[in-house]
Amino acid sequence: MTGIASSPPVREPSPPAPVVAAVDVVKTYGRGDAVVHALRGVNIGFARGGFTAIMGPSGSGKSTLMHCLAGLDTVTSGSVLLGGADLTRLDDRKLTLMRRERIGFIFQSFNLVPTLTARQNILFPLELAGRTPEAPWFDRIVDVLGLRERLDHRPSELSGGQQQRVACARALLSRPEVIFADEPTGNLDSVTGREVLELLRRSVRDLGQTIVMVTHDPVAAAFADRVVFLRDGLIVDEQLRPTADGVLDRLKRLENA
Ligand SMILES: Nc1ncnc2c1ncn2[C@@H]1O[C@H](COP(=O)(O)OP(=O)(O)OP(=O)(O)O)[C@@H](O)[C@H]1O
Repeated sequence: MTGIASSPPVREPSPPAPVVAAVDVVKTYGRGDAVVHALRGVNIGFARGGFTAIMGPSGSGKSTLMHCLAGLDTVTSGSVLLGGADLTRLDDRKLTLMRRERIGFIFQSFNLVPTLTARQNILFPLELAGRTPEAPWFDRIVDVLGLRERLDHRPSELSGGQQQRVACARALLSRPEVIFADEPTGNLDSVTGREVLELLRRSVRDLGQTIVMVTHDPVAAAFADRVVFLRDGLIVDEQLRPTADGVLDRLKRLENA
């Protein structure tokens, strides 16, 4: 006996379970000579309250990955986990409910209903799901996104940036587990695009929202806290606290590899 007691092993706190995760996701289109291996075994998790950008050269699999994560496309093999469920094992009805209630979407083309006002567009999906919007939450989102003065306007009476803000409010209102944003600033000029990205950032910081965004734009990606890089259907790198220059540099090397 030396008299020196060995200290108990220090347990590292385990990282929180991701809100959404892809596990060994493979996606193959076509067959025979026309086969395309869009995703070749992707493993990735997205932590709650994180803002992640997905980047990569054209054809690297960004949209395919996002569609598989959002249950908009089927996987060839592997699993997509969202809030404890495996999306790849749900029937169509359950998948539709899952998308409606637990996932928010923001598209490049806004996808607003032209005949409805901004307020009606924001409320529409929740009402479709038979849920009553919480008035304080609605007010908070409208104020965070600066839409108070525009609620009674139709999309044609709004600028592109305002339309995208309405789409952001619509996505945030149901408090989804995750929002998938597909080139959300692709149709906006750079100043307006920046405003929308600031709002997405703020919804992560102030509202605790989890966001996964596909973008081609290194400046947009630099608003995220993490950028993951895809090439040929595989995740090949990631950057934390990205800068636009760092992302551009990594992207150039991927494109020339
Ligand atoms: N429905 C489909 N049928 C056949 N091939 C497809 C289909 N959708 C995508 N692909 C192929 O899968 C690969 C990945 O496509 P994907 O659209 O995911 O790439 P991406 O990185 O989003 O590209 P981009 O930056 O050009 O939008 C590409 O080779 C593409 O041609």
